[in-house]
Amino acid sequence: MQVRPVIGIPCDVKQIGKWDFHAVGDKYIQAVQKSVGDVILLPALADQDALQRLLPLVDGIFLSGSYSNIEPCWYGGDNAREGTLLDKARDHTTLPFIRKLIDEGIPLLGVCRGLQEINVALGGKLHQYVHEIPGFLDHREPDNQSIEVQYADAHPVHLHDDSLLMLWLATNQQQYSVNSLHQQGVKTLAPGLSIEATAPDGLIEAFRIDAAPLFGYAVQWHPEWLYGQKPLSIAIFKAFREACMQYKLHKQKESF
Ligand SMILES: N[C@@H](CCC(=O)O)C(=O)O
Ligand SMILES: NCCCC(=O)O
Repeated sequence: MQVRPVIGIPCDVKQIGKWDFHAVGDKYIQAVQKSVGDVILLPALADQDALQRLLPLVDGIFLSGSYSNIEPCWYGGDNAREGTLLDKARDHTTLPFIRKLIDEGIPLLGVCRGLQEINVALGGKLHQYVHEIPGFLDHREPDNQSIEVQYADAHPVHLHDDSLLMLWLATNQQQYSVNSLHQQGVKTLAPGLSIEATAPDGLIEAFRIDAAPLFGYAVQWHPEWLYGQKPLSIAIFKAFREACMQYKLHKQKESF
């Protein structure tokens, strides 16, 4: 039987009717299951003891994107405007968990909200409405358009000279187009994070976690979309998979 890493994905909590549901978007599950390893969904119970007990089961953690925003109190931001979609359960699950993951050396990949969570968890701050700031692009997806239009490439990103991504791509091409479906973005980068890519307006689009021994990476765009076709997605998920396999083998050696 093929040996595959196990990848934990913390859930969002969404209200459907009278009830709360713990859920992860299918496109994340498909991309991780097909490109990285076997997915297990982690309920957003905000129970750090339970997460600690589950950690031995996983070889990597994937923080997905979400329509919800991180509650601004986590980074000293102004109160969220009336009607902002928040997900306090997810905040209380992932934000305290992230530093633990890095300390334990567990490979960690964040996408969009996941990037924002890593930045906030390590002490960074967010712009809540990037499109309202003079000089910044509007990074939101176009309203009332098909999914294909909304997840289409929207702007270039510039890979930094020392970026891991250029290493993974094994190329000296530094400009790529990515999709863009977010209204928030990095305002101050947390200590211990290094910029990997930026948008034309200077907004940080990817960073690496310096202290992560095997893999700590996050992107503001959505690599799960057409994950098997986009060179950036293929490179990111391949590097994540290899790191998770390395972590799995390391754990097996330690346990004998
Ligand atoms: N809701 C956050 C994250 C978006 C996402 O994860 O797709 C934002 O708009 O910036
Ligand atoms: N910014 C909305 C996109 C959410 C998602 O693709 O999960």
